[in-house]
Amino acid sequence: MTNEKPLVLLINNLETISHLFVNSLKLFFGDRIQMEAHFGLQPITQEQMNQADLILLSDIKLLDDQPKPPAHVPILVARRTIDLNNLDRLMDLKPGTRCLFVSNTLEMVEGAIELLRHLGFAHLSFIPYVPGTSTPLPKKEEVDYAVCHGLPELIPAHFDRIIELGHRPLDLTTIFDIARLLDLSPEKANLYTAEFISDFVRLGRKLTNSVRNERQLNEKLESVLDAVHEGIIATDASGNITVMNAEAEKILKLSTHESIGKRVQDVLPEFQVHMVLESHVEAVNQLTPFRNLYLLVSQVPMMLDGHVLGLVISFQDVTKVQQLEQEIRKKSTQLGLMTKYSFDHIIGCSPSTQANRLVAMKLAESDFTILITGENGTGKEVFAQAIHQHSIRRDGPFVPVNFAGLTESLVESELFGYEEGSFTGARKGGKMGLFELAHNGTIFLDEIGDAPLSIQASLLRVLQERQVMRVGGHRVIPINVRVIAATNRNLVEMIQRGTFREDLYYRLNVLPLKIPALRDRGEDIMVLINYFLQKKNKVLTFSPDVEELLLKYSWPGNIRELENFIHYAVVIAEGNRVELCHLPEQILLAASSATMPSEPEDLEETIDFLSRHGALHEYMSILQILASCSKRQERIGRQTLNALLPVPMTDAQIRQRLHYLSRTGCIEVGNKKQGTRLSAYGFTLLEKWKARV
Ligand SMILES: Nc1ncnc2c1ncn2[C@@H]1O[C@H](COP(=O)(O)OP(=O)(O)OP(=O)(O)O)[C@@H](O)[C@H]1O
Repeated sequence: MTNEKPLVLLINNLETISHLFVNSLKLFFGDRIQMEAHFGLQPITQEQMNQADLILLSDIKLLDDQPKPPAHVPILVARRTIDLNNLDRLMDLKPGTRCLFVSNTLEMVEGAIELLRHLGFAHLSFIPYVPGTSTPLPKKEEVDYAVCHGLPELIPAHFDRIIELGHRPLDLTTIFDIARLLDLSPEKANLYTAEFISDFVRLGRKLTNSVRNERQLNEKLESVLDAVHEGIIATDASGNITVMNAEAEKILKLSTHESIGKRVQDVLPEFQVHMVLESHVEAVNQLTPFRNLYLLVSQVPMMLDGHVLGLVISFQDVTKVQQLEQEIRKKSTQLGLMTKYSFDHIIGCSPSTQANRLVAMKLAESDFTILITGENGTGKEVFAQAIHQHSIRRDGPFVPVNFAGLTESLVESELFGYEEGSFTGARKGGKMGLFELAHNGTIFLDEIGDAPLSIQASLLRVLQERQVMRVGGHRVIPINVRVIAATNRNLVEMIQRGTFREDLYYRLNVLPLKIPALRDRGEDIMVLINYFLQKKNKVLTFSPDVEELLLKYSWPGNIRELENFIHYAVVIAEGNRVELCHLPEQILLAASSATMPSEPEDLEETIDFLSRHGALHEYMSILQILASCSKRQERIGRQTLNALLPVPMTDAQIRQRLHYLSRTGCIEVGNKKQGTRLSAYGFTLLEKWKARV
């Protein structure tokens, strides 16, 4: 080098750009370099070329008409970025807005358009225009705005709507290249970086307001967006604060004005920055108590050629998140997101129950999807909970979803959540879906056979991609959940009828678990009866004929029905002894084969009979309502029944339907006070009909 201070020769075609470069370099290198700026048509001598330690130019063509620089002098073509502060006017433009982009060379125009597209403005329609070249000039009405980076004088006078983006400053990578080529320790680089960060932050803040619905934000701008929600502090190598954004000011309740220039160690001792400054190793997402807040702090050293230039500290206030998490935990217990059952609660000594318990324990150790099949009340959910309890996810949530209880319109938003404003009535702040709620835990998809086809498609996607998108949202949310599905339907038959997706079935049926009906595991009946009695702290004995009947009965409601029977027996039995006369009607009825038609002809006959005496679906709606009441061991009157029907009937109609249901043995109609209830035969008929549709 010819001089103590390296000399940078700047060659530009415009004075304004030349100033911009000089200012950037001054900011970065202070007075440790000398600069000689040439612009426009000013001639450069060979001697000036020879004295330079570095030549920086905005366009390599500018050297064409100049003396040749010596071979040892590095030549750098400046990479330029966009002045982020001027971008907001472009952000307000609607997709498809026609923008005439004007500059003095085609390269400049094309480079700028490419950068803008890259920055997420691909939705605007740019028309390049360079006066005096072959680029055609469109008519005024074909253009909405004329856009330029400086040089507004190049825009033809009749275009009156102009967006001036300002000159493009030097890109940070160019600054770093200069530092490297001149072997300078870049002590003010952090200041430049800080300036840049604060511009980014400012831009990001604008973005949050104007580009909310733009999907085309590229990664860079997304990270800007993220930055906006964070507090950012940058320091120099000794920890002096050089920048602090508004969010930081807000979170820390410190004024930027008073903090700039002070040592971050003194202002924020809680952050313990000396560790990162000394070790040069970043510290990410540290939960840091700060006064009465919890902050999630990341500290990243800015390095150049092994030197630390400073530190960027970003942080978020997660006090609310912490509280929220606690609240969710609290609520999860109330909502039943915690499991009640473990394998110890699975009672039964039949070979099938014992085998299933062992199989399920094995399944619990894997993380694959499980499909549990079995009739109503056989204990599918009990098994699902026990599996969750026994798995590595036991400390995570267990989220049950019952598809039978969800209307089609609700299913999607319940499962996947929604963003604020995505539909009328959408809650402020949006809502988390059940899949998100089950993150790191297990989701139990109960009665999966009742899921509408449209939802089956969405479920399949979630199972394949392990991510969800909220209704009305643009973000994909990765989820880590184990899926356990259950059904009492015959899914294979449903596939054949086209009501269940085959691909979803194979996704779910990875590990199948079949729970037999209670009637097929007679050994469990008395064991379960004793268990339920014990739970109620009661002792009952059963006469031999009662015991025989209980073993003979078909228990269409399975263990749930058995449990209900025990509640009933405890109330009804005189003393501790249960005799035949204490048994509920449906059990007694089932005992008499005369009143209990045999499968399957009679069921078909009954269905046929009913369909000749009215609409079959009306009969089935009645049976369905009675079935849900009988699960709760309730009887129901005509009026209540009518109120629960999807389409109300006249009293005469309902009377008639009940009459035929009673004649075929599907229901038992008691006196006024006793109301109506479903018989075991009715249960079977309903199941059969359900499996058909
Ligand atoms: N093996 C078992 N030991 C003890 N209790 C059981 C067992 N299986 C089921 N139960 C009890 O039976 C009732 C019904 O069980 P669960 O809800 O798991 O059945 P399900 O098959 O999921 O029913 P549905 O298909 O109607 O949702 C529960 O109250 C549960 O306590």
